[in-house]
Amino acid sequence: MCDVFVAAGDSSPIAVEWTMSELMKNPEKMEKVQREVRHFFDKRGEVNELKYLKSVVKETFRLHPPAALSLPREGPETVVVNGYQIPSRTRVIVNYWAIGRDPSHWTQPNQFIPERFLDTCIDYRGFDFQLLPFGSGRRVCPGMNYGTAVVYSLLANLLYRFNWELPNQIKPQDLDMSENFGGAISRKKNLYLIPIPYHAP
Ligand code: HEM
Repeated sequence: MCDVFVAAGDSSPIAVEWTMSELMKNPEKMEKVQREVRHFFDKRGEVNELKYLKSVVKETFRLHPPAALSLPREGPETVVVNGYQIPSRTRVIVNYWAIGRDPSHWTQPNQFIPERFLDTCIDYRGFDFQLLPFGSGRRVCPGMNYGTAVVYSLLANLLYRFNWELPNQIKPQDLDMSENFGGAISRKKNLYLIPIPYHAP
């Protein structure tokens, strides 16, 4: 049980904070996702229909996987992967952060472009190896469904109920996106935003 609490940590809030950061940095994407969220909730749509919001979340997981590295794995047999021989019992740690920014899989890998997910079925559930924020295989994150439900419901509420502004006349392009180094990759500096309540017309 203790392992579950440690692993659950604050991954979902970290993902929400990165998503809001990327949206503040890209006001046109913020406008687009808020238009979608408000349209669906005002018309009492299904959360499943929030296609752009889902792409925004995938793109955030690609650029900012809250857990950058896999848990260590050890193979029982010697294997060759991409020409590299990995002897049996070697401990292997996979860098999910680097995979998400690998230019051989992603065009403009360091740019926040949620649209790249609109016309593909690439997902983060562990079957598409270029996007592994929850890992893959036997040790895939067991909290994935709960974690993503928290991320979606927090974001949908924040985006529906408020418009957001940066304090102290900070310009979107100047928003600091430095990362903390550690088990969970959070923002180095907290994100401070001014909420402005939205009232449905
Ligand atoms: C956005 C939220 C979350 C992210 C991005 C995330 C990500 C990850 C990653 C990358 C791993 C390592 C998988 C691997 O080594 O391949 C992991 C493992 C794990 N996660 Fe999560 N996680 C999240 C939320 C949660 C939640 C909410 C729980 C529990 C309620 C949880 C419980 C666990 C546990 C127990 C493991 C260890 C699994 C094992 O060793 O077999 N996670 N998670």
